[in-house]
Amino acid sequence: MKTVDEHIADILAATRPLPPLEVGLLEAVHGVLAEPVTAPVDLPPFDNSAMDGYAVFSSDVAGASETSPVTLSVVGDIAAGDQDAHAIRSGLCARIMTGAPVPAGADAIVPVEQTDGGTAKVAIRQAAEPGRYIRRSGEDVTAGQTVLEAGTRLGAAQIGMLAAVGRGRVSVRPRPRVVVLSTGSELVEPGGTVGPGQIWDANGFALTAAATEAGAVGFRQGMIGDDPRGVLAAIEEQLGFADLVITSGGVSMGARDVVKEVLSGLGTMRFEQVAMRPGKPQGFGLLDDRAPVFTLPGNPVSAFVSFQIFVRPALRALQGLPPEPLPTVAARLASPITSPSGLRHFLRGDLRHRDGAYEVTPAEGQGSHQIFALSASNCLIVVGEDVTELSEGDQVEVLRLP
Ligand SMILES: Nc1nc2c(c(=O)[nH]1)N[C@H]1C(S)=C(S)[C@@H](COP(=O)(O)OP(=O)(O)OC[C@H]3O[C@@H](n4cnc5c(N)ncnc54)[C@H](O)[C@@H]3O)O[C@H]1N2
Ligand code: MOO
Ligand SMILES: [Mg+2]
Repeated sequence: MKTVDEHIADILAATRPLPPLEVGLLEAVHGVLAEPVTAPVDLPPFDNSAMDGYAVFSSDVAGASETSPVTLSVVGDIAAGDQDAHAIRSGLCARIMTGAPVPAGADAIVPVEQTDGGTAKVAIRQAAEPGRYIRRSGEDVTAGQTVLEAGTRLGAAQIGMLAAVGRGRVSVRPRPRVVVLSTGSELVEPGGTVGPGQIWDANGFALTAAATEAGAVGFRQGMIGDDPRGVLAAIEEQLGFADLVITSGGVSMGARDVVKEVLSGLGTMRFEQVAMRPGKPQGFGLLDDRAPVFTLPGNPVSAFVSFQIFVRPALRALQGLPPEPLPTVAARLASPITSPSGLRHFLRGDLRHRDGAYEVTPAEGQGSHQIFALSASNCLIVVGEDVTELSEGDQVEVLRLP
């Protein structure tokens, strides 16, 4: 059997980054920047006030206090966005708003709370040292500075950074479009009625949601019966559109496991047993030289775990990012577990922080059909291939689920 790590290595070797696209900023959310971005100007672009108050000569107010205020004449108001150049001289001040340009001559701002708030004349009740409450031009970013490197995933803060340096469009590797197809003649659309032998399609929803959680754009393209021609046509139909295709079901040894039957020998598709539980039967490859196709096992927990272990790294590779495991912590095992020899075991569990350390309780019901136990879990407990027994109190590696 192939190891988990060998399968991941094959997936990464076959997955090429998507070509960059130039898009508007809000289309770039969760994209990965494909170019470095430099600031064309300083940020702040000009010295400006950090407070609503009065722009003063600090030397004029050096002796000001509650008991002996200093009175200054107010020459006028300066608001954020004012385009006129203002200037003051000693003995005068200007009322100024947060974000407004500091007038020439002034070297400090006195907040309005430390004054009587006057409009023609103002009593200043506190001294201000030079530079007080002035946000200096260039103190955040200097013109020419690289503010975002190529390869940065664009979250809200980075999108704000791009806008703040005046960028309207950027080159990104976009969020991959992931198409999810469920196979199985037993499947019924949730909301509909199940007849004898039928079940509702859980995988289509879980895998599409998992793709979205992983930063991709998930498209659930419905259910296909176990009919070889229908399965092949449905997958081929998506190839022009999808950046990555996921199917679930039909990859084991059954007489109706048609996914494996129709895709075997096409493109680089390979169907293998991977030494893991759950998720042993796996199919992966390229049908069109572009979009990776993952044929995941049908049991809902197997499909979900396979996504987290194999599809996630591929989604990162499509955006040109290095693989990164789910956040991993070491935890104390709250109850003993047994594990099959030779398989990497991903048990579902509940991770808690208790008395300054992590503790993990394996879920009741570790069958690969037991989606309830999965839904009540927040992590996967990883048990190595050569470990068969663990006791309460042992340290284990835990992958936190998103
Ligand atoms: N003789 C053997 N049988 C099986 C083996 C084996 O090695 N030898 N492996 C078992 C393992 S492990 C797994 S995992 C499953 C994989 O099954 P398939 O990928 O072939 O999937 P199906 O047969 O289509 O379905 C399996 C199971 O999952 C349910 N299912 C399928 N799709 C969905 C869905 N969208 N939503 C909810 N549930 C779904 C399906 O009804 C079956 O119960 O094979 C074992 N058998
Ligand atoms: O590999 Mo199957 O996923 O154990 O149930
Ligand atoms: Mg089967």
